Amino acid sequence: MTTRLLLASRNAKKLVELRRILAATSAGEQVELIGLDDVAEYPEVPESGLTFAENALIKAREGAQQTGLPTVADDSGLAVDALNGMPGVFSARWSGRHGDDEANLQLVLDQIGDVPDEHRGGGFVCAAALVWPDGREQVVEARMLGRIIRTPRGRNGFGYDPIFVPEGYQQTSAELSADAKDAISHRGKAFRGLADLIAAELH
Ligand SMILES: O=P(O)(O)OP(=O)(O)OP(=O)(O)OC[C@H]1O[C@@H](n2cnc3c(O)ncnc32)[C@H](O)[C@@H]1O
Ligand SMILES: [Mg+2]
Repeated sequence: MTTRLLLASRNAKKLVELRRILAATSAGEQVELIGLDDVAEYPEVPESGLTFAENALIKAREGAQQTGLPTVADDSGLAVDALNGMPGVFSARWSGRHGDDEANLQLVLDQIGDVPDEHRGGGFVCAAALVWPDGREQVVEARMLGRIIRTPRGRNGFGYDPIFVPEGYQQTSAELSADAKDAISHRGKAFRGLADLIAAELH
């Protein structure tokens, strides 16, 4: 018997990655992954937290409370060393327009345009939160380290992928295949960790 698990994200491209990542884990056979389009609409909650974990919990708690389903949520973003960890939790709306990936990544390039190659490090962070209907909560956080290049490359993935080269790679995370990105990404690592907790609970 499978358990319905709500993926509480309104980012369609992130949802594609979350479904793919969780389906490939041991929990994949135990849960039926559903998205916000599969439940009665509820208002988006303001991500008022100052950390990825806080925001992921805000989103997962809301989903569990609104639907009574076990709910996972992802809060993630790009932390640039030369910007003291920003855009961070403001990644989705860095340019002032939520979800405008092109404007967001261009603003980061403009902001660090004069930063030399050796100081263009950074990393993606993902906090994966799981809230059970009885209120129990778990959060797993993971990172993908790398550097910010000067000219966007690649069409895969989403967000800041075109300007991010993972450590040990030449390609940007937008030039990697979906499976190659999942294998090393902050989201892949965080949700594989959470999937172990889900599988233990539902075994
Ligand atoms: O909150 P939800 O509804 O999940 O959707 P969102 O797009 O608002 O998601 P976040 O608040 O977690 O913000 C994530 C932003 O960080 C960036 N980001 C996160 N993961 C990324 C990835 O794997 N590749 C590129 N950019 C990423 C991208 O700009 C996202 O818009
Ligand atoms: Mg968001």
